[in-house]
Amino acid sequence: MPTSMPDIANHTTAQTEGKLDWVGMNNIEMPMMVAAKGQPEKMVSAHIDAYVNLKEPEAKGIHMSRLYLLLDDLSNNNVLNYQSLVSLLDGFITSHQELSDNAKVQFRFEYHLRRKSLISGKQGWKAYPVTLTGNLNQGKLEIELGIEVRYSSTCPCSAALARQLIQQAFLSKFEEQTSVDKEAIHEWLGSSDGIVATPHSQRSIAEVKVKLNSNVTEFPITELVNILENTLQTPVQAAVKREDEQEFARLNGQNLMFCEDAARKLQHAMNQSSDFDDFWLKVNHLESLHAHDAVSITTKGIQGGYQP
Ligand SMILES: Nc1nc2c(ncn2[C@@H]2O[C@H](COP(=O)(O)OP(=O)(O)OP(=O)(O)O)[C@@H](O)[C@H]2O)c(=O)[nH]1
Repeated sequence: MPTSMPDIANHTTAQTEGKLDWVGMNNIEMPMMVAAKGQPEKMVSAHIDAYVNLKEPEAKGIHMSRLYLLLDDLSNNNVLNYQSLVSLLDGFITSHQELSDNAKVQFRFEYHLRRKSLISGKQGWKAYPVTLTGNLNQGKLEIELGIEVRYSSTCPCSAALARQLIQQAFLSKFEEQTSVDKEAIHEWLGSSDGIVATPHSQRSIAEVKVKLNSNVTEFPITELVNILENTLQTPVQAAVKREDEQEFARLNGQNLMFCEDAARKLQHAMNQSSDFDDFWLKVNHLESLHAHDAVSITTKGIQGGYQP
């Protein structure tokens, strides 16, 4: 006589009663086909966190396999887009009817985009760390897109100090001369004796999270990357020929920035976009002058919105 298997989650009650804000699984690894605005569908390797709340204080536990199987179905039979993310959250709650009324899920993955070179017309791949997070709390839906963009930041203070040294070198080199010998100056400027000092610059990271507003129907990953990179002006490059590298040097010279400058430029740009109800951003300059980083954090600053 086959005996039925014990079902702890269904047939026993909590050792200690209590409601729980979130119960679920972290770092589930699954391939996902991601559909984003203006891009072909792309397969990514995602790490996923999936949760529901446990609103019944005496219930023993949630049914984790149900959350997992809903994710597995999305992975095998659907693409991850705005609508399927919303449906997944609904499914989490429906599969825990009597236990839960809130659900959240986060997908973390590297998203590859083709990016053009500055001058040469070449193209190359760049990988962007992306997070897609869905929250369904008491029927209120929030979809968040997070992205990291890497760029070069050149210190304005260091640039001013370097210019002063170049001026001093110029005076000591040409102090005897009464007339301007343009050829000699041109040659001197092209030598390492001319540019005797260079400002410090470093690879930097802009980490941005946005709340998508309700009229957004597709994940605006490329749009957000373009806003951030066009605002910063000095994103790290993919394919680089010498003409690209020279243009990159000009852009760095013309876009000197403290971490405060980078944060304010991004803050201004994010406030111009109608796709985002709220934003949180952090710029991190991995200083080549110091062993520590220069950091600035800011938000849109709306009531009940992201906290810095
Ligand atoms: N809720 C909960 N389940 C856990 C935990 N650790 C392991 N599990 C296991 O998660 C497994 C899946 O639970 P369920 O989804 O309820 O599995 P099931 O009873 O076969 O599926 P249903 O028939 O849909 O309820 C069970 O074998 C649990 O023992 C935990 O910390 N909490």
